[in-house]
Amino acid sequence: MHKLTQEILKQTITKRANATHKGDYGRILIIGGTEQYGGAVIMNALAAVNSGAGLVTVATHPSNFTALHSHLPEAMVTDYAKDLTPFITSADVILIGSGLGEELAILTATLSKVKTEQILILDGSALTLLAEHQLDLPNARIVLTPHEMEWQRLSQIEIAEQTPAKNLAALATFTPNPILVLKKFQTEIYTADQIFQLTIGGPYQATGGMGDTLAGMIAGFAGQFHVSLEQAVLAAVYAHSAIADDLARERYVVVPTQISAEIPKLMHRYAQKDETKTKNF
Ligand SMILES: NC(=O)C1=CN([C@@H]2O[C@H](COP(=O)(O)OP(=O)(O)OC[C@H]3O[C@@H](n4cnc5c(N)ncnc54)[C@H](OP(=O)(O)O)[C@@H]3O)[C@@H](O)[C@H]2O)[C@@H](O)CC1
Ligand SMILES: Nc1ncnc2c1ncn2[C@@H]1O[C@H](COP(=O)(O)OP(=O)(O)O)[C@@H](O)[C@H]1O
Ligand SMILES: [Mg+2]
Repeated sequence: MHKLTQEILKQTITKRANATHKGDYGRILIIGGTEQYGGAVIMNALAAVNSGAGLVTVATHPSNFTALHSHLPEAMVTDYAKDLTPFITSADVILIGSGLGEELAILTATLSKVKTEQILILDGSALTLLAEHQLDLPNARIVLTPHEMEWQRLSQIEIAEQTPAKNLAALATFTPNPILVLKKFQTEIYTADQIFQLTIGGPYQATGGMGDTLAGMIAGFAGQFHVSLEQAVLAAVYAHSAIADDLARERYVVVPTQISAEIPKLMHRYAQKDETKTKNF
């Protein structure tokens, strides 16, 4: 098991080239947020935009539009009950499931339209629906972000039995082979043949919306950095908890929206390393 260090941030977060525009930093489509769970997509979108995503569209229940826009006018919105084909077609990264509740038809319609080269992140209720209805994964570049109970539902491995060997074996039964982010204290990230472990982060992160924020960060990093999907995922997972640890030095709890507010500062710090190599400060 490889332990993640801040090296992953140094390798991944680079200074932006001047002659670039929003289209170069990822078109992200976020699908989720029932009337009850609108906060989940607001937190997805806050994290994606603050991670540097170029364009973010949120497909959600219309009752969430005003709240979303009051937090984040940068995001575009559409009704998730309408035909999402044009939005799906133009997205680089699709994040579906945070606060999606029981909206099975929206999930199956999305799964049927995703293309091979697209990145598909499945979170929250999408994972529970996948397990309940034994849905097949589409041919795409897939990231699964379950907490331990969501992984139990998907893998049928009881939480107490979720050992690295069993998790890897269960992951091998999925086609195409996804990246698994198994969220818990010391989150583990599984690729087809390697396991990475987060050794930072802590219980000050145990607040609803913390995973929704992570999913938005993964979307933002994956849509923007020209590195492997695996590297982008590892960097987002590390950055999420690095910010939490930093904030926790002065806080009992770290709430998800505070993490999003700090993402640009952390990324700035790591991007500066490129400058210091060439300048004599
Ligand atoms: N503001 C919003 O809109 C928010 C919306 N949200 C959205 O709500 C939807 C439902 O998601 P969910 O995670 O809340 O519920 P569910 O999938 O039933 O899992 C809970 C069950 O699993 C168990 N459990 C065991 N281990 C665990 C672990 N390590 N981490 C967590 N749970 C663990 C746990 O055990 P217990 O707490 O009973 O001990 C309980 O029995 C989903 O779409 C999500 O995106 C949330 O993001 C919150 C903010
Ligand atoms: N005790 C803990 N130590 C470290 N990280 C934690 C702890 N509790 C929760 N987290 C982190 O918080 C997030 C919780 O994800 P999730 O349960 O999906 O939240 P939500 O669905 O409410 O947004 C994960 O990234 C998890 O690793
Ligand atoms: Mg969650």
